[in-house]
Amino acid sequence: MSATILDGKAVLATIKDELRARLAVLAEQGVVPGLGTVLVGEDPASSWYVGAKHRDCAEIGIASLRHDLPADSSLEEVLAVVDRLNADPACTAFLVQQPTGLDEFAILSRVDPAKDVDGLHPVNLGCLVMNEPAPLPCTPVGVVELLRRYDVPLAGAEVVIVGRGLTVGRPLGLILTRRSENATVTLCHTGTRDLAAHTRGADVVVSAAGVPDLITPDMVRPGAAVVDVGVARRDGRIAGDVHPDVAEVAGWLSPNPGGAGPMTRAMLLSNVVAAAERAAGVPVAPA
Ligand SMILES: Nc1nc(=O)c2c([nH]1)NC[C@@H]1CN(c3ccc(C(=O)N[C@@H](CCC(=O)O)C(=O)O)cc3)C=[N+]21
Repeated sequence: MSATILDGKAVLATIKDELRARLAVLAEQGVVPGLGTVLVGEDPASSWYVGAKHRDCAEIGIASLRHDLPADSSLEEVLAVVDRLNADPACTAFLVQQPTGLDEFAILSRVDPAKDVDGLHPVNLGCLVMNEPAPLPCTPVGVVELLRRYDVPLAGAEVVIVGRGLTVGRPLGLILTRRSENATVTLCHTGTRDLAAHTRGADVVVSAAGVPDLITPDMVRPGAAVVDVGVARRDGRIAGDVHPDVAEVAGWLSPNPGGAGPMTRAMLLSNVVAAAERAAGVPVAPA
């Protein structure tokens, strides 16, 4: 038996089609959303991610406002670009690609929360904690959307998350424990005494640790869903957290690449369209 592959690339294509319909409604009102990006330096992976986001936008009719800054830019210079995008009516939503090597909290805090496509502004994260509508962080909400589209049961399920980072593990725990998802979450991390004891009891394992091959077949209950969000690099290629042999044990597997990455981009596009709908007074499709 081999796991059903949770195909993030295919779902990204489907979501692009769904967003095209919403963009057509906005276009009738003369609204063309614009995604802004701020990239500091020339890290090849970061440059690829930003390029991919703009290609996605071009494909479905979202305008691009791209700001590439030199690697030695100061915090003040980055914040000045953030201020310009906050004030620019052509910019519906934007992000500062992380990491920049600069004060992340200062940068995230400076973004207008209404234009925060990453859902990582402290106010938007606070809304998530308080269960108020706000943009949601793209990678965790993308993981949930991927599981939902393949009918992986979440209500009442035991979900083990490996990793407590700001962009994946911590917000994913908050999203999955909302009444609408209703999962039971265990948030594991490098201080967890016996990781395998937790993962073996899980219906769903989401690994976002950045440790290649951390999740081995003996750690997975037969039939469980396993989502690989790890993005370590080995010889320039992505090395996921999930050992390839897990595919023989799991019921569902979100591979890496091809799973959470494309879903992150899908949710980014969805957040841009939702921000434009909110700004234009068009009813926002439910997330
Ligand atoms: N402010 C900010 N927002 C982000 O959303 C953000 C960020 N900073 N910093 C870095 C991470 C990483 N990230 C990815 C996006 C797409 C893929 C993706 O599409 N990957 C493809 C191809 C990967 C490849 O082959 O290189 C895949 O998984 O199939 C991966 C990772 C967004 N991030």
